[in-house]
Amino acid sequence: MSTSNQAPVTPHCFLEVVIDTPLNSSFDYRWPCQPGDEPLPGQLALVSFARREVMALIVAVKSTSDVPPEKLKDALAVRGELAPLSGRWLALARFAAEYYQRPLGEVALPGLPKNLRVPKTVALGRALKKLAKLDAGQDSTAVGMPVLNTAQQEAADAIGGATGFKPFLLWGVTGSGKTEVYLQACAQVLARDPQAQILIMVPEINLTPQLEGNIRARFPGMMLATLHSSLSEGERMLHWLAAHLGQARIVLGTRLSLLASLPHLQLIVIDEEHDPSYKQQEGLRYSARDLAVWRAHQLGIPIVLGSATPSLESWHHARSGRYTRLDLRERAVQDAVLPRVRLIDMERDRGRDGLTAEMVAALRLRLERGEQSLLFLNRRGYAPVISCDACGWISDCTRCTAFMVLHKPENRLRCHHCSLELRIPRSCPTCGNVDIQPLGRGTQRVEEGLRAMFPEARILRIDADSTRLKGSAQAAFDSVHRGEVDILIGTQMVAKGHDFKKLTLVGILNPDTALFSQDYRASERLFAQLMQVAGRAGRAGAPSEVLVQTRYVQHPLYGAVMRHDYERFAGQLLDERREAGLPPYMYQALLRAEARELPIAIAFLETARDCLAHDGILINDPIPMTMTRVHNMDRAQLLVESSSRPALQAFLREWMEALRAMKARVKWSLEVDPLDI
Ligand SMILES: Nc1ncnc2c1ncn2[C@@H]1O[C@H](COP(=O)(O)OP(=O)(O)OP(=O)(O)O)[C@@H](O)[C@H]1O
Ligand SMILES: [Zn+2]
Repeated sequence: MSTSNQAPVTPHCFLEVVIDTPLNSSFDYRWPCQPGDEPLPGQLALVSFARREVMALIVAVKSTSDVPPEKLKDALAVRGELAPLSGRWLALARFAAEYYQRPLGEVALPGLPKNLRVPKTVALGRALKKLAKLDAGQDSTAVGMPVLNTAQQEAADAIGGATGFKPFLLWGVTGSGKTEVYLQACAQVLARDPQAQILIMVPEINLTPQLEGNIRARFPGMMLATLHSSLSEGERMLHWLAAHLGQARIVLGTRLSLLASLPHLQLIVIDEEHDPSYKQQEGLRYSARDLAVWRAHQLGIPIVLGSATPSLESWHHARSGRYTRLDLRERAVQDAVLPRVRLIDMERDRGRDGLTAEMVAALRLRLERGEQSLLFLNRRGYAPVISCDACGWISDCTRCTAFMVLHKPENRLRCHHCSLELRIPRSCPTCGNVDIQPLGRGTQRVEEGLRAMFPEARILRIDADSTRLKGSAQAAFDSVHRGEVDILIGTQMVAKGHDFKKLTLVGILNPDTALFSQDYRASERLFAQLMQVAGRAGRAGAPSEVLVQTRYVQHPLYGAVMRHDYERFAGQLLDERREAGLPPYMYQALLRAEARELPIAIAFLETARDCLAHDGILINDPIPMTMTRVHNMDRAQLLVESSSRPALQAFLREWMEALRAMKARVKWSLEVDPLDI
């Protein structure tokens, strides 16, 4: 590190850097160095910015700068000990920034471990030392490669043998052994190239341990790095570096692993590719799946998107031939078949504590047989709302267009949107009536009913509330796998990906609300969710059953679930989308604005709507968001559409510049390819 800042006599170069700031530009700094000794693009530099020391990413090294010399500052340090991020990584970050209309610095820097972005180098030094000591090549033989069935083998060979950019859609029914296909394809790629790296993504952190175990057993001695949000900063640094240095051959992670630096990346696997969790819902609202496809294209490597219920986007690409479809139509375990799905008509059998007589009987049968049951209810808390019979008072959140949810263990009312917490009132706040009642039911209330009904059963609830503590979700899933649970009740956390071997009954409670949502994606999502949760039953071969409690037994969506008929249902949805001019036949972006008063947000959106000429782009009128008020802010949105992606992109670029220049008082943000409208 040099400290000279009387520049003229010392030789120097200019570093063009980006910083994690909303300012949409790069910044020049001077760096004293001998010719031939300049830093490289892709290296990190510590600079002073807005009177703070911040880490910056060097995007170019220049011999001149347009910035007047008196305004130029010296960079404070360059992280020379860290190999630069590759030009291809920079290009990926740049593409993401441009596509999602965000400054490059806001995309690239948060993609790096926090410990790399601090002024001190202690953590980096320690991690580098630790990795240098790790011996990458302890040779051992892989254990327990099961013999693949024909469909699995064909799929694994197609993926493992592919060269160049080749996107596959691995469409395999639940329990068809997609994991095994990934692993054996990986084995082929790793065996072929002693440097090859593979990125495997899962939608949820809870799915990493099971897969991690499988990978370690299959590839002993090979370094595996995991990247997800529950790693400590020290671990994250170590794992990130292992990938960056090429030591980790397999990187397993959630959506944030998309931006891992992988110099020898040869294959990308996206498991449960339909899952909405691949889309980040705040800040840079990117789709890790879509960016992964871009990354594979850029590198000229194969990518596998796997699912029993592919997203309509991917299904559309498979139908048009852009993606190669690989089908697994049968379950992998001998004699395992898809569960029988039956609807229970809630109009006839109202039930007690939210459970129909038929459901209770089915649970009792499983208990007697010593088999596991799973109850799925996508609503956490005890009751979604409490109300007063006498005057009609109801537990509204004072800050949001939402109800305060009753959480019984803590005796609290909680808003799931702004986190407001209140004690449960003893009597009605408006009329004083002491008889205020919970309305509807969440997982806690169902759990309570179950405990009363089956005092002898071992009952476990898994949802965001029961798994708040670090490691508790893992412990809960482990106990299910060990057979220590008779009845599992949970939200979407339990619905996906898990390979529960002893489960023979899945009960689905109250899925109807999603049937009538305004969101055109709701039926796609509900169908996938039901197929996925149904798919947890009967994976190890025992006959199994799925019971759906509904008031709409005639609804075609349930018919499709009963027939396990993804293909026809997806075809129908795609036809509807084409006719209605919706994605994937249309490209969309959503401009959101929030303000203390709704008219201010709407007025901003109206100005935005009218501020540019927009041939070939449809700009709709601003409307309040369905949940208008959150945390005392009113929110509105403006949908922009085009049948041409490039046209939409070109418009958005110009539009963002115009909007930034407006310096509006409202808080606004743009989402490209929005999932929730
Ligand atoms: N060739 C095989 N022979 C025997 N068992 C197999 C074979 N392949 C996979 N299995 C087993 O089948 C079960 C289901 O496999 P896996 O979990 O990979 O299914 P999946 O396709 O990922 O399902 P989902 O979409 O529901 O996640 C696992 O217990 C796995 O060990
Ligand atoms: Zn609230």
